[in-house]
Amino acid sequence: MDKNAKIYVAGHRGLVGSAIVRNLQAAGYSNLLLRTHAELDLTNQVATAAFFEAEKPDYVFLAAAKVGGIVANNTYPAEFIRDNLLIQSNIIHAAYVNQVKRLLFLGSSCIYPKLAPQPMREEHLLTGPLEPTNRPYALAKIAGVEMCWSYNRQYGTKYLAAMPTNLYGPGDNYHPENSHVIPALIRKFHEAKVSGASTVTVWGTGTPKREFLYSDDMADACVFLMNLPDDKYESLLGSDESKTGKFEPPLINIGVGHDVSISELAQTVSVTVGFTGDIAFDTSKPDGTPRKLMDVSRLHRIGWSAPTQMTSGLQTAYRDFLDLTLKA
Ligand SMILES: NC(=O)C1=CN([C@@H]2O[C@H](COP(=O)(O)OP(=O)(O)OC[C@H]3O[C@@H](n4cnc5c(N)ncnc54)[C@H](OP(=O)(O)O)[C@@H]3O)[C@@H](O)[C@H]2O)C=CC1
Ligand SMILES: C[C@H]1O[C@H](OP(=O)(O)OP(=O)(O)OC[C@H]2O[C@@H](n3cnc4c(=O)[nH]c(N)nc43)[C@H](O)[C@@H]2O)[C@@H](O)[C@@H](O)C1=O
Repeated sequence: MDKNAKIYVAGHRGLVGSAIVRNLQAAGYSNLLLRTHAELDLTNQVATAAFFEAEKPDYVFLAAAKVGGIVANNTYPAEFIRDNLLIQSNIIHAAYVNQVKRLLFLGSSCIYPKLAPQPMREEHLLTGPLEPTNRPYALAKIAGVEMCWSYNRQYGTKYLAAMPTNLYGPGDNYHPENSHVIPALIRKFHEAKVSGASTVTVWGTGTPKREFLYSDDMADACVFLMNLPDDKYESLLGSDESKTGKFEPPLINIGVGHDVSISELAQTVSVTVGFTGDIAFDTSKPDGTPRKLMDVSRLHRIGWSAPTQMTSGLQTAYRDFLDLTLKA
């Protein structure tokens, strides 16, 4: 991307979108196209088409989505499938109509089957049943991958779908019920420390394993992918199965390549926060997928790996939570 290229970051106030904006600005990109949800509702096809027609971005990072943790996905399934199908379809089509050079669509590791072999490789897509707690969201994301693939095949677009593992970092959603596990635990352990509570209750059995990537690393991977030279970038864009006989969607996993149990994670967050009491488990809450470890060899082969250690990422995330709490 030229430093003066027009770059649209959809969802720029979210966890990932805000990190992408930080990364681009630090690298000297100044022509960023940004719209809040209130300024442009991406579920509105007419408004999204008009925005692309007027602005003609060169590059698109598609980081706008309806996002939430296991309970939010399970509680609002209609919103998770509807909003995500609409947002991604509107942007992907408008990007084609307005000749966007490259588009990076963000999916999620939950697109892979609930019991996929571990670590999960890109070719494990569509090889088995999905985890029921997030199937509506996962199916929307799978439709997004298929849409990128179909547009590449039929129209010659250059759309790539990046599948991040579970993310955390500054600007996360710390809602007690609707958030993901790391921001939820930061909040729970902090509140217990401040109130002097003796126990923090963690959802589920503590046995599921998850892989966590720091949001600024995720942003760095996204900008790295968008800036790949043509030959490397195009090698990731998938092939036409009817011609090659191979199942090669335009897909790349983004993760760290190792995981921890939720019980281990809870211990680490309690140490980060400085909570010294007990940890209990509420087994009436869902565990979700038993394990979701990404195979990141494709990403490593093209030259990117995650730099941030979880202990330092968690410290920064906790400082971010404290800043937000002080401002509130
Ligand atoms: N967080 C995670 O652990 C993971 C995230 N991902 C993926 O990464 C991407 C970014 O996620 P993340 O940054 O965490 O999500 P956030 O919820 O933090 O941010 C999403 C952004 O999208 C915007 N948005 C949502 N709906 C609309 C709409 N209808 N019109 C315009 N803007 C809208 C939100 O604005 P507003 O808040 O104002 O509605 C917000 O800025 C998503 O595709 C997600 O699926 C994948 C794996 C893990
Ligand atoms: C990114 C990913 O995020 C979701 O899937 P998930 O990986 O299950 O994410 P989660 O962060 O919500 O939970 C991870 C694990 O942690 C346990 N857990 C313990 N205590 C809390 C807790 O207090 N809050 C939460 N949310 N989880 C907790 C929880 O029971 C589960 O076993 C989907 O939206 C999916 O669509 C998706 O893409």
